[in-house]
Amino acid sequence: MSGGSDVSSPSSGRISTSSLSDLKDLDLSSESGCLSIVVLGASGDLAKKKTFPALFNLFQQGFIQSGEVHIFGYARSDMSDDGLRERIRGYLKGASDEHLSQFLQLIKYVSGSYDSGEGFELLNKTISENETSENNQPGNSRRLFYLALPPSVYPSVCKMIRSYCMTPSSHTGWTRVIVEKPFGKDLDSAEELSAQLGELFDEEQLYRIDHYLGKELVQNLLVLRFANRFFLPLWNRDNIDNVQIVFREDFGTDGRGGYFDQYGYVVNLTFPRKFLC
Ligand SMILES: NC(=O)C1=CN([C@@H]2O[C@H](COP(=O)(O)OP(=O)(O)OC[C@H]3O[C@@H](n4cnc5c(N)ncnc54)[C@H](OP(=O)(O)O)[C@@H]3O)[C@@H](O)[C@H]2O)C=CC1
Ligand SMILES: O=C1O[C@H](COP(=O)(O)O)[C@@H](O)[C@H](O)[C@H]1O
Repeated sequence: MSGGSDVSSPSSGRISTSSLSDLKDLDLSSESGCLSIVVLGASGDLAKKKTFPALFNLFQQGFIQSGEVHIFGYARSDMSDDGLRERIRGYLKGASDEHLSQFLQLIKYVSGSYDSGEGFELLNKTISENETSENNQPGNSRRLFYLALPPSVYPSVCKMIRSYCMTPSSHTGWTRVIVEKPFGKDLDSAEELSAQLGELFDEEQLYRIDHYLGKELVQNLLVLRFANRFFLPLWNRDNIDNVQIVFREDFGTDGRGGYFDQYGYVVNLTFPRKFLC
């Protein structure tokens, strides 16, 4: 969804014409009314470096409109709305101060744990209050939960969402959950996690993201193999046990100890033989 050159001001409520033409084939019938985007793990590294900047890009392109979209950060850390806004401000580039402030004002913060009803009740109350605020069509709500969290807490967080934070059944709209990689640490744990989430949500409500699979280096593997006469006959499951791709970083854990303590620091994508053709 790349923006066109005629990106409009978000406050004008218009979307650039080239962005609209990218969307013309989509069924947008359920895409009206209030949209609440909830970033769980909002205090963390992924949230500040990738998630909020990505939302800001959408805002700059007119896809996130003041009055129709509300953004909520949720995590255990004790922080005010302004505390979260200041934490992410430095990562949002390429905008005037006024534009930046308009975006930051869309963001609210709710603090709570990942496995107790209290925090999620408060989150639901905060979302609901914004859904019924003056600009929104009553009875229509879309709720998107983005898990910028270690996978160890996905099951409990998803249970809490299911129990306390779903779009009310009396409303039209939807509830969706996005989970970031790693989706478990091997095939068994990935299957177990899938089963746990599958008990709570339909498959079409679940979105799994691994941004490493979109990296050029990984995408180029296909070209390297299939467009190369030497590799084509040799690179297959008979000759290769597994493919490992390692991304090295030249900076430290940077406050991500809680996550890395459980999952390790080396970013290593492994595709075992059973996945090779
Ligand atoms: N960093 C990045 O750029 C990217 C990260 N990812 C993935 O996103 C996920 C989160 O990564 P990242 O943001 O870097 O990690 P962080 O260590 O920054 O964790 C995110 C937040 O989760 C909470 N948290 C951390 N450890 C635990 C724990 N053991 N139990 C419960 N809550 C915890 C903390 O919030 P609080 O204490 O306030 O509740 C923390 O701010 C990981 O699965 C990672 O692989 C994916 C793409 C990019
Ligand atoms: O998933 C992760 O991604 C981030 C960001 O990587 P980038 O190369 O796309 O900027 C990385 O810092 C982190 O260690 C890893 O868990």
